Amino acid sequence: MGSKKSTKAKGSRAGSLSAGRPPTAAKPKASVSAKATRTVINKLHQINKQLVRAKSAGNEAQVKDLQTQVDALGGLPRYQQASIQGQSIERGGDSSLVLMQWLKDAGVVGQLKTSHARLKLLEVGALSIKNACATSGIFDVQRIDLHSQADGILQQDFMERPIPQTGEEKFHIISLSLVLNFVPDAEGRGEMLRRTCQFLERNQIGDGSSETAATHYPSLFLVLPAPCVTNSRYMDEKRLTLLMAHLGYSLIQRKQTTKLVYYLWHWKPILELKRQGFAKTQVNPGVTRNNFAIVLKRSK
Ligand SMILES: C[S@@+](CC[C@H](N)C(=O)[O-])C[C@H]1O[C@@H](n2cnc3c(N)ncnc32)[C@H](O)[C@@H]1O
Repeated sequence: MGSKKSTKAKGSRAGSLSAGRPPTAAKPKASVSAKATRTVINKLHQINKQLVRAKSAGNEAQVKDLQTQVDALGGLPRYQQASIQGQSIERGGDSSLVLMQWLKDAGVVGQLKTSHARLKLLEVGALSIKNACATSGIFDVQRIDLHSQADGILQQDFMERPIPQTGEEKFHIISLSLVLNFVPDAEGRGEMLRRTCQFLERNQIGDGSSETAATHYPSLFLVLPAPCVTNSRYMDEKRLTLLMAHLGYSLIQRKQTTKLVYYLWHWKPILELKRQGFAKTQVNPGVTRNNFAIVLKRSK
């Protein structure tokens, strides 16, 4: 893997998918544990991708070997610990603060507080029950994760979660914060995005008369490492916006920091939702770029 101490390496890290949380205003030096955290996250991401390839090639010996490497690094629990550290204030904090700020600025928080109404929020990939959304008082939150770290987080794979049959079981906002990039393959990411649409509640709450509310939900709060859209061979923001439009999503809020990019996508049901395909196409050639991609499989 080689040393990454030179200034050059520093620059390339900013464009790598291992880049984690945004810096604080004061830009403190990254602590040793911050570096260790990045290393673990990066390694587990790499091994996970190799695992997907080995599994689809049916290479059982390699799968076993890679699984041993994952276990040696502490597996998913270690990854989650690293991610929790990544949420510490020194490292830029809780991403749901950004969502809360957008909802406040748009007047949604004020409206909800006045009407004593609550939005239903599904937080996929929840590591904590105490983030800004949880303490805001405007949400009924359901939290799920592949490996629950706390009471109040249901251990569940979003891809296996039963599709809601009634509006009651749906959500006004779904949060996928640093989850999509965790999915190791491009088709799996596409499936995850497509699946979110089946969980969104189309009906407004309260009297439904608010214009602001109508544009801010149902929606998807998506957070990605910035290099997924700034330095990928297969994905840039234009392409992501096009892909999201295939699913009925339009961009209403966006924020980028050195390391992360935050989006709020408003959803409207569209026809042919299931039939649209979206291929992996090179948009940004270059040897220093990463391979982050999202593919929508054409389905029957
Ligand atoms: C990097 S952590 C992000 C945690 C937190 N949302 C944040 O913004 O810091 C990614 C989490 O997503 C979870 N995750 C990934 N795929 C998932 C799935 N299909 N269903 C539920 N959780 C998933 C992982 O278990 C992991 O805890």
